[in-house]
Amino acid sequence: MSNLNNITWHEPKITNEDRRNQTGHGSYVLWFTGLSGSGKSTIANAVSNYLYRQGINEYVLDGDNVRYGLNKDLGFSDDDRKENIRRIGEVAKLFVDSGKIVITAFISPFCSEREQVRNLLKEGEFIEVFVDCPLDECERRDPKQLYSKARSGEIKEFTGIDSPYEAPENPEISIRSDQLSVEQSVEQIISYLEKKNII
Ligand SMILES: Nc1ncnc2c1ncn2[C@@H]1O[C@H](COP(=O)(O)OS(=O)(=O)O)[C@@H](OP(=O)(O)O)[C@H]1O
Ligand SMILES: Nc1ncnc2c1ncn2[C@@H]1O[C@H](COP(=O)(O)OP(=O)(O)O)[C@@H](O)[C@H]1O
Repeated sequence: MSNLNNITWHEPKITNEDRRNQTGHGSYVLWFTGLSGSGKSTIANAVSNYLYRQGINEYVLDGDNVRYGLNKDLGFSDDDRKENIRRIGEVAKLFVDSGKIVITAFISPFCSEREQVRNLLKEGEFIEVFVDCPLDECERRDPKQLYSKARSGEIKEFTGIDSPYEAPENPEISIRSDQLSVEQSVEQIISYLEKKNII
């Protein structure tokens, strides 16, 4: 139960503008969403590499990794996934306040929770990247052998099999990862960021 009665918000002395002057770039969230196996982690890490080599202050928050620590108390029910995304949204906001470009790679299956994160941030700070890959291709890739476990019933509530995925209706960037190479996907994202003067 939240109780904000005795909590005081401290306005930081160092502003976003100060941080922008120091790093030479603004801070944003590149929010990847898509089915398991669609390529979120692969493309997010390739974008991270590219930005890092350009001297940009970036950091990747990845689904599996965050579930090892911060969110290890959460499973894959709808409610747990919603709480997962709520916490990650708050963490992403802290990273944005710290001046970074934060790249997140979570299935984030529900439109409402992704919109909630968008609304936590200032206009333009949330860049939704839909890694659009048909289920049968994700299942063919099956990099962690999770689809085969889901089909055999060993894993329950698996996204795309017996748990829903709501595709974004209006993402800033949409990547057909079954049609583009990883390099082409990175190019598409970087050219968006350049066009918007983000980098
Ligand atoms: N039931 C079920 N459904 C979906 N995914 C599962 C499940 N069980 C384990 N995994 C593994 O957990 C990764 C997804 O975690 P996320 O935090 O991104 O999921 S969510 O946003 O809360 O829906 C996901 O990682 P990615 O494959 O990288 O998407 C899986 O490796
Ligand atoms: N064009 C592509 N873009 C991204 N991943 C691809 C592509 N073609 C094949 N793959 C493979 O698909 C798998 C995607 O896995 P991963 O990046 O972990 O996806 P997710 O994080 O969405 O679960 C990797 O094994 C990757 O090498």
